[in-house]
Amino acid sequence: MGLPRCVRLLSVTHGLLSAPRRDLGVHGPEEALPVVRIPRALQRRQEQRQSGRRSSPQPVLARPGPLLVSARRPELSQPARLTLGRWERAPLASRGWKHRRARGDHFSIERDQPLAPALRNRASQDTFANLGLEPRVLDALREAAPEVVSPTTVQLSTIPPLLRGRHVLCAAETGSGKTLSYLLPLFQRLLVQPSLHPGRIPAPRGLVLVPSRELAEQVQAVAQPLGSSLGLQVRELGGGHGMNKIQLQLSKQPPAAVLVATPGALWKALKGRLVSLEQLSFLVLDEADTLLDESFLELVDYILEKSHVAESPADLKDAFNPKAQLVLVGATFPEGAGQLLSKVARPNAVTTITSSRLHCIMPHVRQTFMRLKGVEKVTELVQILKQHDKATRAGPSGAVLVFCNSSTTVNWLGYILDDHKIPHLRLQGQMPAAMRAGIFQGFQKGSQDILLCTDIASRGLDSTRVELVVNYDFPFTLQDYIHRAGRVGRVGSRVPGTVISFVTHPWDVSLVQKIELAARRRRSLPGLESSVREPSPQQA
Ligand SMILES: Nc1ncnc2c1ncn2[C@@H]1O[C@H](COP(=O)(O)OP(=O)(O)OP(=O)(O)O)[C@@H](O)[C@H]1O
Repeated sequence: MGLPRCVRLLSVTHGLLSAPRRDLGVHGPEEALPVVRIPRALQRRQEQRQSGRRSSPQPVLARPGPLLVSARRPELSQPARLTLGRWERAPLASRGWKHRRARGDHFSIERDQPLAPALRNRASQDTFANLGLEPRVLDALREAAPEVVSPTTVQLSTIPPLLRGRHVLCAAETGSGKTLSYLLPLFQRLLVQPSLHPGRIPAPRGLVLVPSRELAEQVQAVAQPLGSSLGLQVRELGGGHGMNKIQLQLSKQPPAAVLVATPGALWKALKGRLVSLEQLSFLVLDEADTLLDESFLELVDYILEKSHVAESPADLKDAFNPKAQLVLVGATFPEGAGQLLSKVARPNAVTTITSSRLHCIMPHVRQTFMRLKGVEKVTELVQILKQHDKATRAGPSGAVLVFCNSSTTVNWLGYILDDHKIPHLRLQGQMPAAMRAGIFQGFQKGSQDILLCTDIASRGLDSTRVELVVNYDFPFTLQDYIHRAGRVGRVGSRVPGTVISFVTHPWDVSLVQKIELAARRRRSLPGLESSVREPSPQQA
């Protein structure tokens, strides 16, 4: 018989369809049972009604397998094999988090790949020697950093144009090896450029400008061993010191061939005629977005004015009238960075390098977001730190960075950790310069396993032994989130990294929702995606 079973079932139950229905155009021997096709959904609803169950939407359970987003409510998890379309909307795990009833909820962006993006897609022929570096520089690198064997993707794309004398704007994710990307070409340039007769005041030939004295200490620590193998002195000039200390630092013998300085200290030294930039051949602005920020812009403008930046690579060839090659480096870039560069150099002399993962959520670091009440944060933190301490006793594990939004919170939280007998270091901007000196370097070397800090430790500081970042206070901006999270999962990291963020305020939730959506779409964070242009072919 050609009749669907459903029709007959319904006909029997209700007697509605049992009469011959000539109007339906059904004839012949089956006239008593007309063919009526009932949509399956209608049929299911009818069956549910009969069995007395209420119809309710079924949760869409994620199929087993690796997840990209794992939520407390499994129906909000997203499998790793799925990527949300650019304009597609999805129910976010953090949706509704502005409501206080969401407290206690949590979700994680899972580790999607084991390796840092800067270590992927490299070919066996990608070696430092093939990039055009001189044997002397290669030997110095081998001696100073034996663990650095083959270049990262950012080093592969930055070193060749710098060796060709081009100005470079390099925007690449945190921990991708940007420091060596500019230091190796800097040393090579100083080796090939003959040094002029020393003048009355110190005149470094290489200058690396950084926004904090911790970063100055760090870059100096990387550059110094390279420089000493090449017979080039590297000195650091950090802020927070008076003129006497600056003078003492600059008058040390032998004079600095390369100076690593903060803008404030260098500005004072220039104003006091303690240093000259007349002989500068290579100028780097590391963490350029911070240096171009309003708080530094006036100082940086003054330093650029004194630096004689070359207009084009041809200008660099005059050995007796040195001009500076310019490099801007950063992991986040505001719009207008390119404009600043074009104020001092011709746009066609600039190569822009951006990594494909710029401004994206790091795919190799697990990032957990916990919606908490403000008063629950301390208990949660203490628990996390005690668990970490237990894990450390059980076997080798890494260090922890805890970020707060203010110096006051760092101090206050420090007293609470003291009460719980949790040993730690503190680093915040209101500490006197003498007290601040060496804290981060000590932490890097393993003097303590926990560092409570403000954002002064979030930019540029290399923290390869850190395995956990806790955002005790959620950062105010997405840029700050990128930099804080970037303290783990670095190229040289010994341990896989995790980030845990406490989310308490409605404005925190707005940022978390943007982060979650970007992760589900595997795209860059909103508002940051267009800030640096992709290099155009004629620039390369
Ligand atoms: N080619 C390489 N091979 C192995 N390790 C490397 C290589 N290049 C750099 N590293 C290591 O990677 C770590 C991160 O490098 P670096 O501090 O230069 O990153 P970055 O991109 O400047 O980060 P940030 O944006 O946070 O400033 C360092 O410990 C460095 O020694």
